[in-house]
Amino acid sequence: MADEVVAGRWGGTDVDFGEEGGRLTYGSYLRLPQLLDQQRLESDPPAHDELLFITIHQVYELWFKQVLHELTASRNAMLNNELWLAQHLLRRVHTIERTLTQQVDILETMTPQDFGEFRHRLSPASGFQSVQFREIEFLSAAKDPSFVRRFRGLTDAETARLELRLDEPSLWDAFLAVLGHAGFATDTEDSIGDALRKAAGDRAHYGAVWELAEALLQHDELAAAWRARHVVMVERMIGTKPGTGGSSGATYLRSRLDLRYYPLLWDLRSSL
Ligand code: HEM
Ligand SMILES: N[C@@H](CC(=O)c1ccccc1NC=O)C(=O)O
Repeated sequence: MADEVVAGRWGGTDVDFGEEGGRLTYGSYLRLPQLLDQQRLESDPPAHDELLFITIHQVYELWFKQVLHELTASRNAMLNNELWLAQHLLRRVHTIERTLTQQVDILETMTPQDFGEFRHRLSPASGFQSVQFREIEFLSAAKDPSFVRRFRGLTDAETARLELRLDEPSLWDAFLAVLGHAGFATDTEDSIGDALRKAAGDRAHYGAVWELAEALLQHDELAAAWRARHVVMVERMIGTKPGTGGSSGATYLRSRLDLRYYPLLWDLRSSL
């Protein structure tokens, strides 16, 4: 009898499973009517590739939201000295970050000529105005308040989000708390350097601290890889033209390639 019920519910081809009670559905749970109604082209007549351009950016912003969710939780885990959880969440972020860099491949199937069909409609908008991108930088440790001032067209809620990210502890602040908890002094750059060398040199003792430092460095390296990939894509698409956001374009983006979230973790390499 039980077998018949199972066969009837899942085995047949004409069953209406998934519709019991007509409450939650795939589309209503994921809010697909709303989500799939958010791709509005600026070009008129519609440029074929603009849908791809919008889709890519929307997907980026969804992943940025997830990255912020994970980085915030990882930071909090470090503040609670939960080292396993902190590195576990950072590893998820790494996987997302690799995906974000790979996505450039999809956008590069667009030719500069086809981008040119709608690019002039985008000005003065640009990725420079991505609030979540800047939140990720601030939370990671690269806090630069001048970006908040240079943003044009921020809503009050967006300004408040950025101010909060500037005020709250970064991942680096939280990592220093972990070092402090492990018994190290962290009041000067020299003492932090000593702590890192000690942890690196005694992994039997400080394995969890070392793993966490490596996970932070990986996050830093993957962010740098995205910046490098983005600027080469930009050179392929627009050469040396200025950006729609009003910057010098690739020259500005190249000036950001040396940014590192955790310079002391990179300095450490020279003394290992
Ligand atoms: C055709 C593809 C793209 C081109 C030609 C392009 C071009 C540019 C340029 C020229 C800038 C400098 C700001 C300006 O003056 O406009 C910039 C900044 C930026 N773009 Fe893109 N971009 C492209 C795709 C993307 C994608 C897919 C993302 C993903 C979200 C993105 C995110 C950003 C971010 C976050 C910045 C600010 C970087 C910083 O300040 O360090 N861009 N982009
Ligand atoms: N800044 C780009 C245009 C661009 O890519 C863009 C335009 C509006 C919203 C997001 C964008 N993506 C990255 O900058 C350009 O100068 O061609």
